[in-house]
Amino acid sequence: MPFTIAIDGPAASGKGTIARALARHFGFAHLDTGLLYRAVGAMGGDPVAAARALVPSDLDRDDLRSAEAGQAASRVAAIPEVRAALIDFQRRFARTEPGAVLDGRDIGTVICPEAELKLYVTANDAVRARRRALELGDDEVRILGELRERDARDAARAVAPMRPAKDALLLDTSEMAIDEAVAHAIASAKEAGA
Ligand SMILES: Nc1ncnc2c1ncn2[C@@H]1O[C@H](COP(=O)(O)OP(=O)(O)O)[C@@H](O)[C@H]1O
Ligand SMILES: Nc1ccn([C@@H]2O[C@H](COP(=O)(O)OP(=O)(O)O)[C@@H](O)[C@H]2O)c(=O)n1
Repeated sequence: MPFTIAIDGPAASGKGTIARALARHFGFAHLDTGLLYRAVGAMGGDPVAAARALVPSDLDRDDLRSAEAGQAASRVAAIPEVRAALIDFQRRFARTEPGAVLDGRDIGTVICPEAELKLYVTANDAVRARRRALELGDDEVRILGELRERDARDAARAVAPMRPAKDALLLDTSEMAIDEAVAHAIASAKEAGA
């Protein structure tokens, strides 16, 4: 049986950074599930048809990391048929041997409720905006507004809203350097049997 790690949390909280480091440390596969929604949003046209036709190479587009792509992702992510079309791919990925790390919004609650480890990664709004603004070379105030709008939409939607699974471990990285946050996550994974 593969070891599955589910990582959820709001925008720019550090999910991807932690997920990549965990995958590297344990030799697991990693899937940034946000890229699925970003790719669907970027395709334009009918999002349900785009989600049904999505192929892995669509995730390689180089325009998926922008704030605009994030907004488009969060709009298509509220459509139940879009989410349904992406479930099988994610669940299949989660069964990769010897293990898989998936990060997103609904991994611990909907995609992999049986995951061996569930982490819910947070950081305060100002810290998240600063980190993402640095990453994108964008304006911090504009990014703060964008993150808040997206978080509100992601938390309020009817299907698979962003929220911690009941048995998720909370990791607040507001005051942590990357190394420290990663060390906490590795320790939690070892405790869970990775
Ligand atoms: N603990 C941390 N301290 C400082 N910067 C961080 C930390 N965690 C992540 N970052 C940086 O913040 C940005 C957003 O992190 P990322 O892992 O992409 O977040 P998410 O996947 O939750 O959107 C990246 O530029 C990353 O290098
Ligand atoms: N499992 C997931 C992953 C992302 N998403 C949506 O996709 C958007 C982009 O996700 P992301 O993880 O790439 O965003 P960041 O946290 O990296 O900013 C989110 O705002 C959600 O609306 C989702 O609904 N479910």
